[in-house]
Amino acid sequence: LNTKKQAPTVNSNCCSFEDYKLTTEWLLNQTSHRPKVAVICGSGLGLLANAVNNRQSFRYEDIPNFPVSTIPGHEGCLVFGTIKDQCCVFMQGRVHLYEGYSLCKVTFPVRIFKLLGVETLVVTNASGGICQDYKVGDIMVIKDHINLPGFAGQHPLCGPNDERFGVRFPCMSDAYSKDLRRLALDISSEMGCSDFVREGVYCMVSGPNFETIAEARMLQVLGCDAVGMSTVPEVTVAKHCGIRVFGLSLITNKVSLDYSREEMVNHEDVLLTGKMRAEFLQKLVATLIIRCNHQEQ
Ligand SMILES: O=P(O)(O)O[C@@H]1C[C@H](O)[C@@H](CO)O1
Ligand SMILES: Nc1nc2[nH]cnc2c(=O)[nH]1
Repeated sequence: LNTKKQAPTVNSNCCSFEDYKLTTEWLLNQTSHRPKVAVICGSGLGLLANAVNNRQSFRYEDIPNFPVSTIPGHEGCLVFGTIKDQCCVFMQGRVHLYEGYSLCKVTFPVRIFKLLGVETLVVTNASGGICQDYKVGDIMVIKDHINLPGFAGQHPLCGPNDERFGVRFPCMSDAYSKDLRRLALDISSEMGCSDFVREGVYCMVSGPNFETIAEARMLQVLGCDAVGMSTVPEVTVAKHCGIRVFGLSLITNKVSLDYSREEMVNHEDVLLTGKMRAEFLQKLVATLIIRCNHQEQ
């Protein structure tokens, strides 16, 4: 009798180790850059990649197996380059669950970064402010997150676990590097910008609709400071495979918690706020990359 337990087929990962290897080898053959830091640029934040020199750029659709962005504000280019002497790679745009991608595809680039030798991942996003103190244009250093889709089984690590990447039951209590959070707050203070840089909890919802008022109130009760539609799957997969993580949320709108409020959120305004803070964010991320020490985990 065969007593070996069968791996379930539902929810299993859609990308094989060979897929990750093929994409990594393709990139290693196309570029001599060997990045230690990767940055994922959120909605309207692709300008962050303008900080790099010795730039080499690939469109997502030209990279084998790479998921292609389908929404405005996500250019869909993978940009390699250097900032001072740090070699880095920027994703100008990401893909989301609500675009119809599996979470395996959403997080595919993170495992490519791992195989390329990346040690630190910087994630950025546009989000709505739930915390009543937050203003449009504030920047939230992500201290922790709530994986709401994960609670309902929409989790990038569901399915057979590939031990080559990480353990079956990864610890998430220290998902966001304390050292990098402190460094970011120090840099912001040196830049004289502490008044609009905060620390808080990011919550992922699947989207694509923005929250109802009742949903927003529920998120507030749960302890969320900002809400968005991304980031958490990427962070989870990065932490699983031992990549150090730092995250920034740009507060692009205040989430309505009150039925008498008249303002309506839309994606165009989200992108406009990104432009407004682009210069500061670019400087913050570039300085963090220059000053982060890759030996710490
Ligand atoms: O990729 P991010 O999380 O920055 O994108 C946010 C969430 C939605 O995709 C979009 C809504 O405007 O911006
Ligand atoms: N879910 C969600 N995502 C966002 N991205 C930018 N603003 C928002 C928001 O208010 N809610």
